[in-house]
Amino acid sequence: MSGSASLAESSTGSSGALKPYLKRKKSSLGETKIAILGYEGVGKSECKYKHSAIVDGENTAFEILDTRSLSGDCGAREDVLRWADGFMLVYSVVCRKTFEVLRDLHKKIEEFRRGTTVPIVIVGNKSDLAHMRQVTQVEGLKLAAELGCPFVELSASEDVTKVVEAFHTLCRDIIDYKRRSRTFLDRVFGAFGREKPSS
Ligand SMILES: Nc1nc2c(ncn2[C@@H]2O[C@H](COP(=O)(O)OP(=O)(O)OP(=O)(O)O)[C@@H](O)[C@H]2O)c(=O)[nH]1
Repeated sequence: MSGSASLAESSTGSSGALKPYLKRKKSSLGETKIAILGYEGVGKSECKYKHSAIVDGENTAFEILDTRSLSGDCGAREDVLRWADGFMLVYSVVCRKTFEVLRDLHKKIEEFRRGTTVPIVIVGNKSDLAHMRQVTQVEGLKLAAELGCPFVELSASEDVTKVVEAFHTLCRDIIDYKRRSRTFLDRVFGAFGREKPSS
């Protein structure tokens, strides 16, 4: 995936040890790092979306990592969980298993990032395959409500607008979260800067 220097391919050094393929880079308010997670074949690579956009008055550069699910890990490897500002959890409405793994996936993210709020959106993909549907829209809505996440059902191959909408929803939550964290830090550290020296 192209993008900023914070992403680099996995490589093996002279020692033979595997180097991490993501380098940590603190993102600014106007930069949003999103990882797409989900079981094999749910259509994550169809959800790739990369550009700059004004989201709620904020010029935002998206950096999107389309993970590859390996051995059922849904792409949720430690470096990915550490790197992202927010997550898009994708399942396929025509495969119940891909839906059922989401609760554990959500738990894994929460446990890894404990102590911090992690913006997450849940996406039910392949809604165009109505005749093969195994997961109803109501089930998707219920799970999202239970986990406290926004929910979108869409067809990545037929409705790009909805894919954009899903990214913007997540991006909005990430920006809100960053603003709140910044306000808190400003209050803590700003107070020291404003203190007058005692005479
Ligand atoms: N009908 C339909 N097919 C889709 C849709 N989105 C993706 N697909 C198809 O689903 C298949 C799997 O999509 P991928 O994007 O490769 O899935 P993935 O989640 O990246 O899979 P891994 O890389 O193995 O983790 C491909 O054949 C896509 O064309 C959709 O909205 N509707």
